[in-house]
Amino acid sequence: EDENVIEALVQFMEKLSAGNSQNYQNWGWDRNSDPCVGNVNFVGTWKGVDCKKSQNVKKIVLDNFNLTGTFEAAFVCTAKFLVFLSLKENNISGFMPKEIGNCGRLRHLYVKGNRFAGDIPDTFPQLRKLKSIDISDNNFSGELPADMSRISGLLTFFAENNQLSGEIPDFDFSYLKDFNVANNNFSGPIPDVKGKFGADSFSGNPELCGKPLSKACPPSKKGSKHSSTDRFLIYSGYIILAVVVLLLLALYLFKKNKPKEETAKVVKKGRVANASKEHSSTPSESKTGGNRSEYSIASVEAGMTSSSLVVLPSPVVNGLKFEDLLRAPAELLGRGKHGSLYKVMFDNATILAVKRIKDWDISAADFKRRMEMIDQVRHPRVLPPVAFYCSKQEKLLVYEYQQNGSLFKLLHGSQNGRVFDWGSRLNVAASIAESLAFMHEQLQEGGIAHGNLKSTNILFNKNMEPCISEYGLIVAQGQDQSFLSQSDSFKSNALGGDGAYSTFKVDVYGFGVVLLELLTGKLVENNGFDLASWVHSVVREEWTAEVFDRALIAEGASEERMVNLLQVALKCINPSPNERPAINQISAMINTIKEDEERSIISEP
Ligand SMILES: Nc1ncnc2c1ncn2[C@@H]1O[C@H](COP(=O)(O)OP(=O)(O)OP(=O)(O)O)[C@@H](O)[C@H]1O
Repeated sequence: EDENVIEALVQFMEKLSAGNSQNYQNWGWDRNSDPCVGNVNFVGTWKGVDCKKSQNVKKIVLDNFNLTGTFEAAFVCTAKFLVFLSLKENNISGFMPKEIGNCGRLRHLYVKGNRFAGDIPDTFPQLRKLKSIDISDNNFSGELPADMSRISGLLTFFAENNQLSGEIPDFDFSYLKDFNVANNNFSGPIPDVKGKFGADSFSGNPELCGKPLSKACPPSKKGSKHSSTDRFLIYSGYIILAVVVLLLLALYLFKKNKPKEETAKVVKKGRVANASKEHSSTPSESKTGGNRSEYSIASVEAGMTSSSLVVLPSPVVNGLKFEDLLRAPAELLGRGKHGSLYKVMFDNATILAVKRIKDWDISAADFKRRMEMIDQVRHPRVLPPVAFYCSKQEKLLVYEYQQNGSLFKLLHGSQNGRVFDWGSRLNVAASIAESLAFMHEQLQEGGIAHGNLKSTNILFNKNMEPCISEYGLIVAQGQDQSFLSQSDSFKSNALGGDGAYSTFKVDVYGFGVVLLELLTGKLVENNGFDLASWVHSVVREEWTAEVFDRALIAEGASEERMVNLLQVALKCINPSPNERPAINQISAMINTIKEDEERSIISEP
């Protein structure tokens, strides 16, 4: 380390331990030594210090060190590469200095269980890289900085058991996994936490109101906040909305009274299509109207005919009838890029998931052939459709509903206390690779790949085994373009003719992104490009360990094997599809890592 940094760190420790030099010299914190040199595995020679590449202090953990002094951020932040600072469970008193804002690279800051008092300084939100903050169990008071939302990408925020007051500011709740401000003096309305956190995160603040607490906020207070210009804007908004609604209604009535040729064009609008059905020239169409509920699939789209429903041999649904399917109560679960998904209660006992695909330009015959081919290849970890429906405008696929949710939900949703440890993640990776390899092999000739592999399409069955869902739903072309427009080599390849080959490589890419999600615990956006490029940039900086999910590091997962899996992921997301290994090779690589893991568990004492 740099001499100045060493000096500053020793001063930081002097202040922390209130001058008790005996202690910290025993821990090796000495001006005449280097915290990083002369050690193996980058573990610092100073107790509690880890270094990056035996050069720069990267991590300081002084939990339960009996420290009774004060925290001088100006000193510790001299260590420019510091990413992790933990001073939990000591007796540190005084303020959180505003110089904490100088620790620009800090990702983890834990000061839980001390006697800190006073405000959280408003330099705090300058720490844009922070991922986790724990300031709980102290005596902090005053308001939180208003611009906490500047720390985008925050994963955890613990501030319970302090005296903090004022309104809870807006945070960037999109990535937050844990949030707790219980037992403080916060007041006013709780910001929109996107349904992610329960009442426990906010309890013990008598003046707080709004969801998720049961205490509603008084309406008048909010209203009085609007200035007269605000009110003017709001009311004019209402008026414009009313005019638009009236215009649409007029248009609807106008179209309704027009002859069939023109109404056919608006067949996508449920009830309009209904109206036009009476003029339908197709003799086989049966009437499905009548007692449809607003919440059934039928109310969303009409013009369906029962003759086009193909029920595949399956133990799940016996005697599934199209009319029943249409009339059953349905709940919209999601509207993805390629269509909507409904949860349908059928028969009071069977719950189905019905996918409506929009804009899929495939003929009914091709669709049928494709679905039957997929159905013939059965793998226990690939969900087969139980039925499908195809008309010119409409394609429906019916699956058994999986109560245990998706991989996406397990990684990013509320885990309900479930731990998703390294061993389980490795098992998921191995299992998905294996089932995908099976499907690729069986369907290679027909050129049917999955086409849209991602963590929302990996579902856990009732035995919590990961299964691939929605296999083969998406024709490759649209996917390739959206996916790889940023990669010229792919584009030329995809357009170069061998479409099927490319689609299989698109699955390998998708699988690589799933691996990255398993390793980093991070959300995927923009078809995986953001996550992939972030991982690339971190790996380039040789900060590989930084990419891994904090939970994995905390659990002590083997860094060596995580790095091995990361290397497999990087192979899968190679921008040039030809360089990506086939999925069966990937599967073999993951099995090797899994075997290593199993061996190490056995050899552990
Ligand atoms: N059979 C099923 N059982 C339970 N949940 C399901 C089932 N199929 C899908 N889901 C869940 O329902 C939600 C919506 O699914 P949908 O397939 O519409 O979304 P998507 O995969 O994000 O979008 P798209 O496939 O259109 O790109 C997802 O969270 C998905 O995990």
